[in-house]
Amino acid sequence: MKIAVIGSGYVGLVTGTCLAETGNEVVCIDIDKSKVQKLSMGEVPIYEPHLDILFDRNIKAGRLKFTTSLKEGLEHGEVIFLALPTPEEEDGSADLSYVLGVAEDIGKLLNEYKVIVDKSTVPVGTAEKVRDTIAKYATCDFDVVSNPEFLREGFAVDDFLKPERIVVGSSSDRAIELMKKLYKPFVRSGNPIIVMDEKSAELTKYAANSFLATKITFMNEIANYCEKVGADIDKVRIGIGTDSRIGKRFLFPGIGYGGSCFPKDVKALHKSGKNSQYDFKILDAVIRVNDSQKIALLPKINTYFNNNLSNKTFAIWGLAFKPETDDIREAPALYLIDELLKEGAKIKAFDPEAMKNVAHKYGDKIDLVTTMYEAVQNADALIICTEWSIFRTPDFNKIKEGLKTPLIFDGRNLYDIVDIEKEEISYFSIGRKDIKL
Ligand SMILES: NC(=O)C1=CN([C@@H]2O[C@H](COP(=O)(O)OP(=O)(O)OC[C@H]3O[C@@H](n4cnc5c(N)ncnc54)[C@H](O)[C@@H]3O)[C@@H](O)[C@H]2O)C=CC1
Ligand SMILES: O=C(O)[C@H]1O[C@H](OP(=O)(O)OP(=O)(O)OC[C@H]2O[C@@H](n3ccc(=O)[nH]c3=O)[C@H](O)[C@@H]2O)[C@H](O)[C@@H](O)[C@@H]1O
Repeated sequence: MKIAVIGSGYVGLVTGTCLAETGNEVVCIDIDKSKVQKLSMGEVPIYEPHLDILFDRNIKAGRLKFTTSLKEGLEHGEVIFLALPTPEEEDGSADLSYVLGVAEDIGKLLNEYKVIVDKSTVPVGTAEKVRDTIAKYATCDFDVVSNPEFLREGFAVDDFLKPERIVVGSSSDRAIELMKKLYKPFVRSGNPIIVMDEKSAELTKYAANSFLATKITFMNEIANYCEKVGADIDKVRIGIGTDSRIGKRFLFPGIGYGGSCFPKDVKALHKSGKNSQYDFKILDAVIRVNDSQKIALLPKINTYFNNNLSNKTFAIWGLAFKPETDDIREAPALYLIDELLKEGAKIKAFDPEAMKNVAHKYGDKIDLVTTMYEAVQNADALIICTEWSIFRTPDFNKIKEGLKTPLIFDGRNLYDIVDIEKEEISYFSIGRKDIKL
């Protein structure tokens, strides 16, 4: 099939590449000239495991092309994906200007039947708005489909190639058939393509992200309570996760959820509720709890240093919002760094992939170092913010040799309490007992 993907970011590039992998001819369109230039030269501009292999293969096979011209992309594709940003507005709602702006441009160019597929995360009713916007200008028949994306950064290729489900929201049989044909290679294992109306598809995406964010937040509250009463969140987590109705996944407490989607999507659903005179009390609580959780280590750090952080140096391991990505959008590490800087502390930070993005944000306000052990040299404490694998089994002797005193604040509970007790390090984590030397 001939496919066009508008927006070549995390979702658009993965979508385009994976659709090319199953033999489709794909043209990806992006407004960012330098991005298109890089992509056309065979360079993947984001860190996403395994994407480069598929990307190279499909470029070489001539199935994956890039352009800044919407007209060229539209003429090529019979199915047109929208993978455009839907960032947070100041009042929490989703900014639809990218999606509706492109819809208007599409309308002006459309002169034969196409299926416009919305992969961006958008509030209920957006498919209708996209349809109306295109219809104002279009001189031919077309269909609009809501096809939310559930991939995770860091596992994006695997999630796209082997999705647990594909949701297709449409009221057009013609469009549904086309979508089923396109996605058939991805559901060979028997996972379903779930067809529903557009509004339900749009809400499915927000409900999924908000449910997961709520699950994490609930565990963070239980972890905070564990600290008050001397229980151990690791044990509670295993205790409840073995109940198949609860499940083992997404029960890991820490310094809050971040990323480009959970924070904005929870807020957008909350705001959409308000617009329809519905008060999502649970989401209101999730937003507030997560805001404070992002800096949950700060009181522990302040207590240890008697509220005097000025001129203390902290080594930070992990800047990305989670491992296996270079994405720092809404990363809890950055919230904590901002607070530490406000209190006069110095920061030496290391992340395996995200340092380039962080350098743009902080300039010379923090030191970015090239190895995890360089970060701890002469630091007053080590703070762990992201659970990269490389931090899981460190050389504790090197950490102790580097730090002024053996002291770790762990925002991701990387080490077993029993193991770390043997290391003679003061250790403070989330929802577990403190180890004080
Ligand atoms: N990042 C993720 O893991 C996931 C994101 N989503 C949703 O997918 C959507 C896209 O997200 P990302 O890919 O992360 O965003 P992104 O910011 O990485 O990529 C968006 C791309 O669109 C381009 N763009 C902006 N305006 C354009 C225009 N007028 N014409 C052509 N290109 C244009 C930008 O230059 C950028 O390359 C959002 O709604 C997001 O909520 C959904 C599932 C997963
Ligand atoms: O809409 C999106 O963009 C995507 O958002 C999330 O994917 P992603 O943001 O890439 O990352 P997750 O693995 O879900 O983690 C999100 C945040 O929750 C945190 N988290 C996750 C799991 C957990 O047990 N505890 C926890 O604190 C992570 O550290 C991270 O900050 C969803 O998992 C995807 O299904 C969805 O498509």
